[in-house]
Amino acid sequence: MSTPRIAFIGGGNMAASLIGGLRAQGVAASSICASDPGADKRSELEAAHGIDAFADNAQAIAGADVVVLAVKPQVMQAVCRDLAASLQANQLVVSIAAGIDCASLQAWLGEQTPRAIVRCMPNTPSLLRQGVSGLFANDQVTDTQKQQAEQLLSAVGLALWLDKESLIDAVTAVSGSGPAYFFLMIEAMTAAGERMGLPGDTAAQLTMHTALGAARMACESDVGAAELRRRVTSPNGTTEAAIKAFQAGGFESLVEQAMAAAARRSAELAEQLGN
Ligand SMILES: NC(=O)C1=CN([C@@H]2O[C@H](COP(=O)(O)OP(=O)(O)OC[C@H]3O[C@@H](n4cnc5c(N)ncnc54)[C@H](O)[C@@H]3O)[C@@H](O)[C@H]2O)C=CC1
Ligand SMILES: O=C(O)[C@@H]1CCC=N1
Repeated sequence: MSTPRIAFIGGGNMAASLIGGLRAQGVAASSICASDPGADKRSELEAAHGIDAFADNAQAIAGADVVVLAVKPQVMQAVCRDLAASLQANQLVVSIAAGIDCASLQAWLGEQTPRAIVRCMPNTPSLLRQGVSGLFANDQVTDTQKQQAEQLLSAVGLALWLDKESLIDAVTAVSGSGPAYFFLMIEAMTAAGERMGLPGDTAAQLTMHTALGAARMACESDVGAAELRRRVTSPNGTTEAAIKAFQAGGFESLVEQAMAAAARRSAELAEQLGN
């Protein structure tokens, strides 16, 4: 498949992560462009990735095969209504916005033209090509366009198709917001290590490399995380003491509550901001 031309509407954190991943993968700068109202954002994108960045969204999408909507959910309606007149029927729309469903995007992009829409939820480790995304395609998306969307997201990590759009809320709770949960854990473990007398930098390195090593073991091992944990946990040893303290504090139920709050917020955004 030839490289599609990709236009990003909104050149913030997520767009920069995706663009960085695509460029690192060898996608030519000439196949990518972006638009953003911020002059600083445009200069950063041009300097970091060598792509053209426009102030005008309609200018960015001219000639694109794939239009990636990478603005905040709160401005999505206005952005789509502005784009509707210039968007061509054969252009694939890929939205990465949390909590905006395909039906709303379709309505805002003009009910008279059925739009091929892929809704997806990536995450920020895309910057390092270590991202993971859940993708849902509406029934207008062709097989070629599905491949284009998968190519876009798999340039920055793992891309997993979902067969129901409603599952995007769960993906948002697990992997979209998920990096922040692990960063919070890194912050807390580093601070606790420091309070135990370790130099800050040492505590941070020990924590981060432990997180990295544990994640790689979990990804690469053919036994599950529970068994890997069991293997670290000597009877009556130090790990058991720590795990007991986590569980006494309601760790599992806290994680479940936090993720339910994220999924609820994703669904709420769809209700508040949707069509
Ligand atoms: N940050 C994250 O971890 C993730 C974010 N998302 C979704 O990605 C989307 C973008 O999020 P971020 O990149 O974090 O936000 P951001 O605020 O960094 O980027 C949004 C960009 O859109 C630009 N913008 C505002 N109005 C515009 C307009 N009318 N036309 C074109 N550009 C406009 C802003 O100047 C800004 O640069 C959101 O919808 C969010 O829900 C999805 C997955 C993960
Ligand atoms: O916090 C948010 O709303 C976005 C969506 C997933 C990660 N960041």
